[in-house]
Amino acid sequence: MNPNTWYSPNDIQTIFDRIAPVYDQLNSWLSFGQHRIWKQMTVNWSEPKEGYIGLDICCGSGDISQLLARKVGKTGKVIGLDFSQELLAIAAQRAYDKYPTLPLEWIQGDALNLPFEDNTFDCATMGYGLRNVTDISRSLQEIHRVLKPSAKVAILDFHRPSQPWQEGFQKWYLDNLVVPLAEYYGLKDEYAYIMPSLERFPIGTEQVKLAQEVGFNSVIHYPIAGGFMGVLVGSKTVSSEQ
Ligand SMILES: C/C(=C\Cc1cc(O)c2ccccc2c1O)CCC[C@H](C)CCC[C@H](C)CCCC(C)C
Ligand SMILES: C[S@@+](CC[C@H](N)C(=O)[O-])C[C@H]1O[C@@H](n2cnc3c(N)ncnc32)[C@H](O)[C@@H]1O
Repeated sequence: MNPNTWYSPNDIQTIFDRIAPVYDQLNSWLSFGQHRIWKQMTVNWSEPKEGYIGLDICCGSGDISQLLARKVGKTGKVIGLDFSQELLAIAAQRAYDKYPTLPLEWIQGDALNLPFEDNTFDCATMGYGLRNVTDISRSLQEIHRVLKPSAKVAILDFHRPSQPWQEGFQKWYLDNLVVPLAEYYGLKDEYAYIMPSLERFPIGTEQVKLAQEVGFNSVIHYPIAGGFMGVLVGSKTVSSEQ
């Protein structure tokens, strides 16, 4: 797959609708179950508390939404938003089967045009979404807009490690394990999309700058999982600080 290929929002939506049936299984196998730990770390960095209203953007099959909902408890509420109808249906069914009483709501929508009023949420998360949106700054701007002042966002995604041997290993792993396994399920092109999307994705320091530009403060990018993944954390500025 050519790293210079431009993917339209429709292409991205089609990729995720197509991989929906195997998405959870492949993530568990390919990360040796580690993705659950990375997702829990992300939720913790968004600092959810009992009674909070949380938003999980690009929620996919809803792993992070579930973890967030367990933190805000029955007095709170979590909205999982995604544009893939297939993944949202899986998210709703999985959450109902495992935690039927969790305060979760599922909304089909666009991360670049969030269907919420300004200053609505007490915390927000996004897992493996920022690399997939077609306009990163716009997406960060939308998250900033819907958060209440001083609320936190935590954004998990792949990260390109700084050591050349690690970067080589990451590419090898994606090309030689991830793509061939996906090919077995008829999803070669969909998974081959990860590497070029990662090559285009801003590194940690660039992500920090983009978040600051849209108004976030106390912005930090934490490399995790040996630098193969990263979590971008920021707070919405209280208006007197601007
Ligand atoms: C949950 C994970 C990835 C989600 C994901 C994100 C995308 O943007 C996709 C795009 C297209 C198809 C699928 C996805 C997608 O599944 C992360 C875990 C799965 C990874 C494939 C595993 C990658 C492992 C690391 C490169 C190296 C291993 C580190 C070690 C396990 C500590
Ligand atoms: C790799 S999945 C991540 C799912 C989930 N957060 C997780 O960590 O497993 C990326 C998700 O982003 C969604 N997505 C990508 N661009 C989007 C957009 N502009 N608006 C809404 N959802 C989007 C896809 O449909 C997909 O479910």
